[in-house]
Amino acid sequence: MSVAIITGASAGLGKEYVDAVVEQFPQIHELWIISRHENALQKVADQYPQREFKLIPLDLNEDADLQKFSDTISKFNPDVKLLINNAGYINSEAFAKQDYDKQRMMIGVNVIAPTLITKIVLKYMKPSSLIVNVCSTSAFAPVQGQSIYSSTKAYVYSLSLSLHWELKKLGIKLLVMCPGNMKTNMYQYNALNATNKSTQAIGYLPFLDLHVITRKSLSLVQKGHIVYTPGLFYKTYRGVTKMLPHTILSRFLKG
Ligand SMILES: NC(=O)C1=CN([C@@H]2O[C@H](COP(=O)(O)OP(=O)(O)OC[C@H]3O[C@@H](n4cnc5c(N)ncnc54)[C@H](OP(=O)(O)O)[C@@H]3O)[C@@H](O)[C@H]2O)C=CC1
Ligand SMILES: CC(=O)[C@H](N)C(=O)O
Repeated sequence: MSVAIITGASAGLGKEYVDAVVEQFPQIHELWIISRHENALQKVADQYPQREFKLIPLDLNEDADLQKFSDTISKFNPDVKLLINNAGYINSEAFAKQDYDKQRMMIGVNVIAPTLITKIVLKYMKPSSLIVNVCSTSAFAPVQGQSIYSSTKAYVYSLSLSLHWELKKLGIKLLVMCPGNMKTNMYQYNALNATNKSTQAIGYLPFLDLHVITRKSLSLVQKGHIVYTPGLFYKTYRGVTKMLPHTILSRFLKG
């Protein structure tokens, strides 16, 4: 049985990835969709009565739930054609004021979960299997006010680049997708509810089209690309962060 696994599939970019996979991978038998809320996953699955789904309610911040996922995959022994590590969490408060739980959640959901999910899933992949890691433009240079979030995404970026080459030897293709602003729940909770001016200012940066960037990333991963930064503005930003020393940039970048 061939499957695609999408984390954070109940909302935002992940929900759009479900739509893109349904459209572009008709040969995949089952979509395994993950988030904390089974009801929300059911609503997503109900939109595609023509396709098979497995709903996997998990809290990716919990070690016990990662173990549960490992047990589930070993029970079904699927042929995993595609893994999309998309789930993510942000809190943009100053480090010193931030709750411990929110800090732990960013590290758990953005770093530990995609690392261990990839490790667990690899055993069920074959040559030509695909992985998309959803990262962020916040990975390109340290951002004050997003100290932990931008560090977690820098980890995802770095891990993805080295894994791209390690996995290539096994015939597996990995792309790291680095979006900027997207109008999802993450943006609504983070920027729209922000009281500090720098987080509010993020709202003036260009917004990406989820439909376009999900399709494009799935096409690029199949072609063996390594990084996808959607949009001219964010591509330019990536270029700037490569040219200027991060000791200087980090003094000015605020989120
Ligand atoms: N929005 C933006 O501007 C940007 C977002 N990104 C990245 O894009 C990705 C998708 O984010 P986006 O769609 O915007 O965010 P949303 O907040 O809209 O969606 C996040 C998804 O992750 C799931 N999720 C969150 N925490 C957990 C958890 N502990 N366990 C399991 N699932 C969890 C949520 O499901 P549920 O709540 O049901 O558990 C939801 O499906 C993230 O990796 C994010 O960092 C990158 C750049 C910009
Ligand atoms: C900084 C943000 O608000 C965003 N979630 C991102 O990852 O760029």
